[in-house]
Amino acid sequence: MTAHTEQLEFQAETRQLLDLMVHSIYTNKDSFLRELISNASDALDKLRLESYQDKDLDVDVSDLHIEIDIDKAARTLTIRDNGIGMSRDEVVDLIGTLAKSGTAEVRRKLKEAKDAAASEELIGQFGIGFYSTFMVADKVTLLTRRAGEDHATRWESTGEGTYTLEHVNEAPQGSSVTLHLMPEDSENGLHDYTSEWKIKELVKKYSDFIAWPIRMDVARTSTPAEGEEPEVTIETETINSMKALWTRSKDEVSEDEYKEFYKHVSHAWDEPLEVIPMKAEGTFEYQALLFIPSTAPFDLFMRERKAGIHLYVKRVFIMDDCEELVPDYLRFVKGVVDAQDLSLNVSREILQQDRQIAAIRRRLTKKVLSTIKDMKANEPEKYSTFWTEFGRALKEGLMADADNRKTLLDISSFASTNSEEGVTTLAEYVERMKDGQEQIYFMTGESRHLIESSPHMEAFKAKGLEVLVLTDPVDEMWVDAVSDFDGKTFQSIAKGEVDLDTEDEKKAAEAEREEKEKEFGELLTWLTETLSDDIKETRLSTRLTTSAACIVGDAFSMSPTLEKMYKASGQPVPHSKRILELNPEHPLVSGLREAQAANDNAENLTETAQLLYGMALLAEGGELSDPAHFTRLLADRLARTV
Ligand SMILES: Nc1ncnc2c1ncn2[C@@H]1O[C@H](COP(=O)(O)OP(=O)(O)OP(=O)(O)O)[C@@H](O)[C@H]1O
Repeated sequence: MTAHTEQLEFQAETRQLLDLMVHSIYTNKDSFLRELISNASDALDKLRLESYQDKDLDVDVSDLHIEIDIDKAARTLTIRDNGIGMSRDEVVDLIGTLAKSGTAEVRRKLKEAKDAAASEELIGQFGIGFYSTFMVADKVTLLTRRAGEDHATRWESTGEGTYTLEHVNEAPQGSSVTLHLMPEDSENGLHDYTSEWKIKELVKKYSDFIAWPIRMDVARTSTPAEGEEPEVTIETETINSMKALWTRSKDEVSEDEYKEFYKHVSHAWDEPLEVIPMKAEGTFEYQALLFIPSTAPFDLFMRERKAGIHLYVKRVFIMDDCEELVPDYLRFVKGVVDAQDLSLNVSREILQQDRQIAAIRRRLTKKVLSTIKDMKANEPEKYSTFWTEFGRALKEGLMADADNRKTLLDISSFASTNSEEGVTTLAEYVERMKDGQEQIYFMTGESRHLIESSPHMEAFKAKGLEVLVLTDPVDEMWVDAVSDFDGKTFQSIAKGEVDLDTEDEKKAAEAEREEKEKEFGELLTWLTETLSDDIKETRLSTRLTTSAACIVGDAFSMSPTLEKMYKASGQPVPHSKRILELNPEHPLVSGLREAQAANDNAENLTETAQLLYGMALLAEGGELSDPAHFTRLLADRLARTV
């Protein structure tokens, strides 16, 4: 029968992962069964869907099911499905290489995962699907035939460096995975998986909700009549209840059932932070069961990451990763939506324009946001976990979802100068605002340290005014899109003129200021001319107390971080000229004024101007356009002082 066998090598990272798996002390070795049943269930879903969509596909879908076979003598366990199956190429792509192993994050973790604890974390964080079989088996055989194809493929591996592929002429359609079990070792969580009782227990625990029958032959012993031997008969039993969890009300479902279902739909190994069951009746009838995970997936901010909601129509699986059901900024939400009135043939194109889908999306969005709001009010610690994991994604909604902006602002938190650690809500910020303060002050930048030590902060510190410290890339964007919170506008402390004085202070300072402006007028004009390539204006500052100078933008100019982000993404950035502000009390500034008035050494003066500008740029975390030139000027000066 066998045409030919070939041996292939696992890719390097996969090999490393397998090695970890084989030697893993991962305590929950039982989870291999959940993974295999989950894969089988997905394969059955896919076959049913494909048979709807492709009428030419000649397959029997009348008895789709999963079978578990135990062979005690051979110590093997087989999980079989008559689902979609895999072609030879699919086996190589899907089983021979582990998709996630190619990502930088996994590579980094693998490098660090020297010890057992680290491998445990890796498994828990990324999940390892099919490969989890190597925690309990020293050899795994997969025999699979794709629906519509004649030939089958046998894949086999001991989890070391290589695997074999064999072309097989005849095999039932679908997949069967046979595990050659390691010896039992209960102390290390390796149970006897040839025990019917154990398998039944695990299926109940992990996979009860699977919508397809999971069948197993079980031995039944009759109670013997007087003087007779008990009779053992074998019966095929369906060992799961097949109840779709989302059709049941919350009080009928245990927390553990929700947890296991979450792991099934999300393909994740963490626990859900929040479970959100929903039911809508009326014009558009649907049920939904959504989950907020407790840890962010490694690809949350990668372009190719997937949405997390599966769409069902009348309990029939239609598609996974249905992007139309929640806005992009809620892409971390996992779960299922089961709509009653859609066609089973619905395509992605139709979904995009469907009124019903749009209505469901609005409702789901509101429900998720209100759940977060309740979490914030009633379970602060849980909210804090949520915010740490998903806050960055949620803030994208501040730009993208104007309808829910108010709620999003309410449930967002920000770092602020009010405290070194911890975060503040906007409501708390407003509560603490000083008398006469009308705006919410913020500064964006790459790190807390850079922001706090930037010259722009000086006057705010001196006056004890609280400033939001915004360091996420997304902060650069939403601050331009959102005008106010509760009527208080957002004001960047690095943009525009700051006016922190009270009316009385202003009056008192006005005369002095006028005089200063007269005194420094000539210097300001000269600096604007000298530095005209980089700045559009020079003025005296009201925000500096210790630094000599700083650079500020006008209301519409880009912050230095945003400029860097654009540059990094390869986009052309228009060079926007900003304003140089001087601190008239600083000896460097007053000295420069005198020297400029005397005009004794023109070249020297120009260099000082350039140094002053460069220093202001560095202090705010900006980048010098010509660092070598700056360093040469500085070295020159220093040489004269040593
Ligand atoms: N029984 C099966 N029938 C058909 N295809 C399967 C079967 N088992 C696995 N596959 C294919 O192999 C792929 C890889 O499976 P694997 O369990 O390693 O990862 P996964 O389920 O995609 O993701 P995760 O690692 O998050 O569980 C699946 O996505 C599926 O396409």
